[in-house]
Amino acid sequence: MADSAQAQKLVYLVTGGCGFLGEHVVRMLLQREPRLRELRIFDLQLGPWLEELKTGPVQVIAIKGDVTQAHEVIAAVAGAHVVIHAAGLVDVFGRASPETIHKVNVQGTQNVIEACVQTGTQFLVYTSSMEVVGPNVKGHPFYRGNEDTPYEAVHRHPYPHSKALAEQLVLEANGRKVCGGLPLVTCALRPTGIYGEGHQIMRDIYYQGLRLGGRLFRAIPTSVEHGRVYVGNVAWMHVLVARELEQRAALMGGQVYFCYDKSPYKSYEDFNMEFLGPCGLRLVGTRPLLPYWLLMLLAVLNALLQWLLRPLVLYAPLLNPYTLAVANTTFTVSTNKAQRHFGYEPLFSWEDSRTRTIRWVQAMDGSAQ
Ligand SMILES: NC(=O)C1=CN([C@@H]2O[C@H](COP(=O)(O)OP(=O)(O)OC[C@H]3O[C@@H](n4cnc5c(N)ncnc54)[C@H](O)[C@@H]3O)[C@@H](O)[C@H]2O)C=CC1
Ligand SMILES: CC(C)CCC[C@@H](C)[C@H]1CC[C@H]2[C@@H]3[C@H](O)CC4=CC(=O)CC[C@]4(C)[C@H]3CC[C@]12C
Repeated sequence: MADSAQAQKLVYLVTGGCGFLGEHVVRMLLQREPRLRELRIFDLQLGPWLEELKTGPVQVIAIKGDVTQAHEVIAAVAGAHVVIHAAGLVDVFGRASPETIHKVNVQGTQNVIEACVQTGTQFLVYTSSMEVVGPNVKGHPFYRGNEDTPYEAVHRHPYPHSKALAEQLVLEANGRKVCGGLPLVTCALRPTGIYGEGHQIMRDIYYQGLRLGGRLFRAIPTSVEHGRVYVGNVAWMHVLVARELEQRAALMGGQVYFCYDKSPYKSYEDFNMEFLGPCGLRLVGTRPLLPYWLLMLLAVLNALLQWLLRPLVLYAPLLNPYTLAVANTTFTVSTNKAQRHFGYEPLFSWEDSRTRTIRWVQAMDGSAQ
């Protein structure tokens, strides 16, 4: 008992800890980080599920705050050993303005870095994205690439642009002296498309399928592969990186790691059917029902409608020119850098990840469409 009390000495802060990924990171830390004494969860919106965590041996502190407010970030970071910065505005549908996306994702990240420097927090893990690399606007495939694969990254959309700028800030901050004189150690994790329990887009697509009488209509050729990774494995990677950053600072500091696991390479739609199929949905067509040019026309019309309706109502459908381009361009990773640098192995097999995700979809209320 005395030993475990002594071992429990670390204070972690997870920004965005109430989001889809953040919740999994929080739960994973509580399950798999025995050195944890205090866990701070910082988010704009706090989830009611946090209450149940407050009764365990680790002190869980929920902080309602905004990463764009430097003073709030400093107060949350002060005294933390490790910061996992997962907060972000994930918007590729035109819900938020480019300025807001920049403010949250870039200025928010700068605030986190400065807070670490000012308060003497030495370890910072940033949740980046595959989108900092691509797909690019030219539709170049990134096929089974790794962290060193050359690729022409061109960002025209505010979300990937903001993630790329933020990642650069984090990597450049590696080695800066924090208060007390020690060096800041940073690294960035780049998940591909995350799936699993709590995934909002999967939920939306499921309800869309129910509304269409249990059918979805194929829009993307089966040959276009899209990288996906299970949320539990992404969370596990965050926990491992945070744990190993101190011991392996020279190796890991300033590095980027794609998040990967054993999820199969498939098109975005075929992959979703791994979960939606067993829940009663059917993907109609072995080929896209509409030609690409027509889909692009619809996507452009959606963008136009969004612009026209903006003064009256927010119109933000899944299909727009950017989402179509991403879904329609092969982007898959094949790497073992995380295994080589910090011993990462996926915690969940593909079968587990699939089963867990199916159970989650099955538990959704079919009438809540
Ligand atoms: N969902 C995906 O497929 C992928 C996500 N990512 C990255 O993972 C991170 C988490 O994403 P998700 O969990 O999917 O999104 P999410 O939207 O579910 O979670 C983001 C969390 O950040 C919080 N947040 C937003 N603005 C904030 C602010 N100003 N101050 C404090 N908290 C704020 C939100 O309230 C939310 O709880 C993001 O940084 C995202 O860029 C990276 C690759 C893929
Ligand atoms: C109706 C269309 C033809 C299909 C729509 C699917 C799209 C909504 C999604 C296809 C690819 C997704 C993106 C991809 O997984 C990479 C991402 C990484 C992130 O960091 C954030 C989310 C996203 C941009 C993700 C968003 C939905 C898609 C565009």
